[in-house]
Amino acid sequence: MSVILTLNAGSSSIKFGVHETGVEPPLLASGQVENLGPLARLKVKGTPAREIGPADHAVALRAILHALAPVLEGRKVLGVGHRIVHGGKSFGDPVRLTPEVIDQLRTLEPLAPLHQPHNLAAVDAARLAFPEALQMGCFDTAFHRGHPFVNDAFALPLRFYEQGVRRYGFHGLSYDYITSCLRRDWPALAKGRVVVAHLGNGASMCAIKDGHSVGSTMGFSALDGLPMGTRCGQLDPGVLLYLMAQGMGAAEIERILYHESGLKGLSEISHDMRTLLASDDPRAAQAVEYYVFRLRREVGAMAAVLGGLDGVVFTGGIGEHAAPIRARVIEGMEFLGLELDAGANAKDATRIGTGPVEVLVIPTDEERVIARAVSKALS
Ligand SMILES: Nc1ncnc2c1ncn2[C@@H]1O[C@H](COP(=O)(O)OP(=O)(O)O)[C@@H](O)[C@H]1O
Ligand SMILES: CC(=O)OP(=O)(O)O
Ligand SMILES: [Mg+2]
Repeated sequence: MSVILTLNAGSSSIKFGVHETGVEPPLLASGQVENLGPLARLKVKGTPAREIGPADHAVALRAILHALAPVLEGRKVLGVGHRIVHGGKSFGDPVRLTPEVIDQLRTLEPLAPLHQPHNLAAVDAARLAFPEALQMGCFDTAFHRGHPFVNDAFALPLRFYEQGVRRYGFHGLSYDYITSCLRRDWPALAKGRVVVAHLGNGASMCAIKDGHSVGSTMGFSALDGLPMGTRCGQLDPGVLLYLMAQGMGAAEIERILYHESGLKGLSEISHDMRTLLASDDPRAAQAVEYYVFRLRREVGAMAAVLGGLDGVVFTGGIGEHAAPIRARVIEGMEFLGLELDAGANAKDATRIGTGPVEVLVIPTDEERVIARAVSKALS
């Protein structure tokens, strides 16, 4: 039997799937290595999670290929689909990853240092492991390509826009998946005005109107907008000037903004929402309060971009599992038509709102969007 392998290298995890080929490719195996760092865990769906010790993206990928060996035994991998975080100006639809395309994508590494190098390392590893397979790249920026100029530009001299200094927006595979779920299960809502909050280790919010992105909190890089596990989110550019005037170089500033900020930076405890919610340290509480405050602010902004609201969808690790965060985002938002069903929320139910505006929790599945694209390319 022939199969498709999907690889989704995020900032804190590598998620994977083995799919059959077909229009809606059935899933044979899936899982992730999560918590990349000193205490990484391998979870293969249907088996208990296992600590694999210190693991970066490369170690995690080897562990995944090893764990998948029994599943792939006697099956031919026809295609490997990769999440590629940055497609820049030139890439939108899924593309075949030829050496020329890979070279072009490498030039975007400085724009997404937490992702792009790992995405492309996975491509290299997959080409070695499955030399005959079709390698396809699916872009996190694609879903936002059609968003309007006002959400695409910065108010810098226009020549920078021409050079590609734009608000690309990310988490597009996730927004694509959520949009496909809405079309299938909530067709009226799918035609309406929806804010999707993708809250994982990285986090963004997208304003979606009739299935299309019209606004996103993330911009040129995956730093802007909401605060994240270790990333700062929206920042006054004057802060960067101040750091530079203090003598800091680009590499040091990059380390602070990508690795030492966000929940981790504010709490000085952890990037992980689970740890912060379980902590009684006031710094943890303060970091969570900041996180919630910024989320609420952006829900308001996205509702304004949409000219009203028909639904809010929570997804990503925090969006799917952190009931207290969802509650604190929705509480007191009756003025927007949002009311929480506390019981349903505590159970991570799909439908957690009781007000006129639908509030949903939908687990995302970026791998499925990738598998669909590879399957389509193969047929
Ligand atoms: N049960 C939970 N409660 C609160 N937060 C959680 C829970 N499970 C996962 N998370 C959060 O989700 C994050 C991982 O989200 P995920 O979307 O898988 O990450 P990635 O950005 O790497 O794709 C973790 O860092 C943690 O903060
Ligand atoms: C773009 C981005 O931040 O991705 P992730 O949430 O997977 O780190
Ligand atoms: Mg992710």
